[in-house]
Amino acid sequence: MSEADEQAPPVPAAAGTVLEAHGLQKRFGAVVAASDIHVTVPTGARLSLIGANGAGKTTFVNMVTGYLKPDAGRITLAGRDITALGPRQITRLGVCRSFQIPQLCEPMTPLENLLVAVGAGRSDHGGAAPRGLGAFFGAARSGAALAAAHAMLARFELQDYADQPVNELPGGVRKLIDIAMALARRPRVLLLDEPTSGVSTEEKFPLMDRVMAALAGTDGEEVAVLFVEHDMDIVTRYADRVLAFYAGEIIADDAPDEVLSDPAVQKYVTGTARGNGNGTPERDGGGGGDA
Ligand SMILES: Nc1ncnc2c1ncn2[C@@H]1O[C@H](COP(=O)(O)OP(=O)(O)OP(=O)(O)O)[C@@H](O)[C@H]1O
Repeated sequence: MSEADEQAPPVPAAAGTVLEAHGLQKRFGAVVAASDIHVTVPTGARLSLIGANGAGKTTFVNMVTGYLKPDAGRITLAGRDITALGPRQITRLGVCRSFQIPQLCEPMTPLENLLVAVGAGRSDHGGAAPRGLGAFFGAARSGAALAAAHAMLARFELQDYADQPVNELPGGVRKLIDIAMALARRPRVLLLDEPTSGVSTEEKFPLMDRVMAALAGTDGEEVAVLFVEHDMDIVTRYADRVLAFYAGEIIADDAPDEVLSDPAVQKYVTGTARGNGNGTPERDGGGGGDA
């Protein structure tokens, strides 16, 4: 696809909808990792993806971000079909992600990492595809790019770390820098893979508070956030909707209280069901407790 194609105006989406997944299917041999997944994400939504290990959360995230191609189904971003596009193209159209293990350039500082992200921003926001590192840093060191990188660090209250080597920083700070880099690319949809994993219990809420505060300051643009999370305290506090995955299916999609009190979710996802549980679906080898 050419640069011009990437910047083509999108087909109008359903009002208020930024991302839609229709009938996604994905198998790995005999394993069904996604079975007819349907998701509609409103602009500015705060969605949490929950599910035991192997339930299909990452497979869904990987299909939305272009790292995996679905066997069937369709994904649209702001009304535009992105199913066949690669990860880089999808990022440039506005779907960005952070990883469970932060993907930072170790020898560089947070400011330099942010400059890379600012330079690779959304195509309709002037993000420039770098052509060689020399050319890239020449462009990235422009006043505007530097200002944008500093502003993003400030939004996450990370100014004090701007010039320290990334590999000397605490885990929680590295997580925040990774998320700041994703947000610096001006996404419409931000996917966070277990943002609080590896972070101490005391640090989890302050970390999420900073992420949510940073999102609230996104220049009038409402970024939809989908975060994979195993900590139900984080889910109930920060999500306005929860998708519960089990064996490649979404077995509940509703407000947090509704989903977490659903017997099937308690049986297959959170492991909090009392007695035998009678939720559907019935599966061999089910059982959660590791959501
Ligand atoms: N590349 C792959 N090759 C083979 N099987 C895979 C691959 N990726 C995922 N799977 C399988 O697909 C199923 C869903 O995996 P997925 O990683 O999406 O689950 P998950 O909900 O993200 O789990 P976790 O919480 O452990 O990350 C699992 O059975 C997994 O082993």
